[in-house]
Amino acid sequence: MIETDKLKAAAPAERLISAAPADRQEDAIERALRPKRLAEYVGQVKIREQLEIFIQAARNRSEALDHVLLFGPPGLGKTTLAHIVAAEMGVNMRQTSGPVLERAGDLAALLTNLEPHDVLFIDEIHRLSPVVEEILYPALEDFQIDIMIGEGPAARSVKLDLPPFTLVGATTRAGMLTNPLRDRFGIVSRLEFYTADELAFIVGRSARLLNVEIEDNGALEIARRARGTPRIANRLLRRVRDYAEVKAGGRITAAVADAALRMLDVDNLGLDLMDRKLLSAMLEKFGGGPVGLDNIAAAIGESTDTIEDVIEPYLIQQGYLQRTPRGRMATQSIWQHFGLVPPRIGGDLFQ
Ligand SMILES: Nc1ncnc2c1ncn2[C@@H]1O[C@H](COP(=O)(O)OP(=O)(O)OP(=O)(O)O)[C@@H](O)[C@H]1O
Ligand SMILES: [Mg+2]
Repeated sequence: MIETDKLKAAAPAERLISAAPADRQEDAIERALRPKRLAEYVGQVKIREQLEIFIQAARNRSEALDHVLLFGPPGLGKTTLAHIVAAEMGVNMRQTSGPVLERAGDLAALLTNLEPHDVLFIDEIHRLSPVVEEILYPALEDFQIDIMIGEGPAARSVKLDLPPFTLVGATTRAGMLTNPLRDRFGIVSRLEFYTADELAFIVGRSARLLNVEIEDNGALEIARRARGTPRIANRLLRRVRDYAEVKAGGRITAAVADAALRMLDVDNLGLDLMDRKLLSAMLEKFGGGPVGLDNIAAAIGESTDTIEDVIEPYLIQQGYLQRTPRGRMATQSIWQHFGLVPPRIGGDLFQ
């Protein structure tokens, strides 16, 4: 059974296993842990192979790399990959994001300052304003922009040539990109959740960089509970390190990792209090579903957005939760995880 007072305390902002970056301090640590070259980038084998070939080919021809769109859930390594593309091409990277580029002039200033073959990285590219997007089309296709010079009746439009450059766009929501924008990317890559082995490797590497003593089994224990996400794996590593330093002489074994993560309320499936709150409500209040999103939201006091964007994706990806036309349903494995027996609806035939 779940302790409800603890559940109430789990606000989204302080969620240990949120895939979103926590704060500026974490940002600095992340930068330090970020792999710099393609060879250091763990996992995402398909994307790595493709990029290796395309980058090599572009370099051989002394051309800019084709525009790259990276999409996938937070914390899987999109920003990291954008930096790596620039490093492998041997060019500079300029970084901005969709919501920051408010006016057409903001983008024009960036574009006209690029050197040949440079990488322009636009994060959250699904949040570009329509006017800015309009400027981007000819820039991507013909390396040209139209800008207005002067004001009033004297104003005229001037075409400017741009150096050939590479746009790397990143988004967690490829579905929100307009078709004309999506069509202008020659390379479109979808990042996948990482396997436990890949994450264990990442944890091992980060531990070395942070000077933390860790056993292979300790790294695997953290990896298993990191929801397929390097950002979460690195964050759990730092918290487990604190625990190991205070309670276990600084060395992370499987047992130390397990004890630390238990203390942090991250269970052996990598589920935290928020996940368990949602799942236990589904099992105990709605008999495992199907139940509508609004009903779940009301039952656990979270917004439907939070459930859809933050809590649900991993639960669905792992097969703990299903989206059906009649609503959300808990799967067999989650009944077992909670040590509960699913009700028999309509006899054995329907089990
Ligand atoms: N393939 C990888 N190998 C090793 N470490 C990785 C890898 N991918 C990501 N990381 C680590 O995870 C952290 C988060 O990655 P990154 O910032 O690139 O994610 P993101 O996809 O851009 O997330 P967001 O959607 O929130 O912007 C990085 O600091 C890096 O240390
Ligand atoms: Mg990013």
